[in-house]
Amino acid sequence: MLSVALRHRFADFTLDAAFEAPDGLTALFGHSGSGKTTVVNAVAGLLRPHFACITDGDAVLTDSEGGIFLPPHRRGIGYVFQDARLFPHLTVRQNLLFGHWFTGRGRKAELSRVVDMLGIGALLSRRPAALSGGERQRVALGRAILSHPRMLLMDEPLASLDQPRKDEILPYLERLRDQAGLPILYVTHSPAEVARLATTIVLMDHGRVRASGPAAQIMSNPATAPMLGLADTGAILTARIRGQDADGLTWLSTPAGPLFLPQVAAPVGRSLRLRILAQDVMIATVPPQGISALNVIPAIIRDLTDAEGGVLVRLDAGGQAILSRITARSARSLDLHPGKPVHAVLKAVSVAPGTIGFSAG
Ligand SMILES: Nc1ncnc2c1ncn2[C@@H]1O[C@H](COP(=O)(O)OP(=O)(O)OP(=O)(O)O)[C@@H](O)[C@H]1O
Repeated sequence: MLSVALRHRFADFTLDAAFEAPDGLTALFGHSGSGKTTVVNAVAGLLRPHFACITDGDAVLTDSEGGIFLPPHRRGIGYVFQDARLFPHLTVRQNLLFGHWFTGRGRKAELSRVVDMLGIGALLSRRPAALSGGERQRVALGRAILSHPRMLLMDEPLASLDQPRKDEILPYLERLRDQAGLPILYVTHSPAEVARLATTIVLMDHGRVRASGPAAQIMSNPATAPMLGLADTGAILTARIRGQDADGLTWLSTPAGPLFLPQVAAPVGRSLRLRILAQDVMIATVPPQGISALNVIPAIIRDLTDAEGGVLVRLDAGGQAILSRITARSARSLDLHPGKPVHAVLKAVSVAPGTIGFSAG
């Protein structure tokens, strides 16, 4: 687990941030100028803050009070930047192995494991100029992993790619998150990337951490979720496939109860990450009848929070938080209040595509 506490003053800006990043992907999210890159630079050892205590498990990277400051090259950190920064005169294989002096069968096995994970086997003899932007970023990821880092720092790795290239690389980032078993600190401006990739979220604002914790908690908490943008506010659930019905529906079990989705192409037993956006959840005070929605979940209202002219209603469905975004008028006319039993009508549930076939079962 990466643990970060730091304070630093520039002429016009003060950073005062503390958070923890366990194994998995920790998204560092905030507006431009909120201090994300400064945090990453401090973790990398490119900035020596006025005060800092940065540790990874037992390893102390920076301890300003103890006078410890490991130089960047001794921190065991792999970087992936916005631009891939590959060596143009080397092939993909040479780029992947650059600077690695490990030899023999172990090296071959490891190279082929990483090459398979990133789907870059067909590219090994090409030079970077003959790769697409997405392919270059996959090679940059491979190079970072092969350096045996204790953690990965990614500073907006998708920012320079168009949407199709982003879609191409997202499943590999998910695989890395689930298989690499190390902390990934991932800087982004994109709520969609946070929602899809993050297992932990750190929300930054004006040099401070406004909230941090497990992604599912931050995204379904009405006090913190709107910082990511109301359109992306909603619950994240872990579900497991229980059956594939003959009429083309997939039956999933979730902490909130069973859900039915149009066919999910994955085997029974597979676990998946689901998103239920607050704007896709309606509330009924009596069990609805004669409606086409397949998924209606009994729940209890926990609280109501005003949000940009509407209301975010937090529901408790079997211990799982679900958010619903409705108008203030609906909240009044339905007499919604904490403790009231209701039914959540789910208009849409989405499955993170990368979890199909990849996520641990
Ligand atoms: N070396 C420096 N000297 C003075 N001020 C700096 C320095 N580096 C960063 N800053 C200031 O610190 C603040 C935070 O910058 P930082 O780059 O960490 O933000 P960010 O959240 O990463 O922004 P962006 O998303 O635009 O990259 C900004 O106001 C910036 O101008």
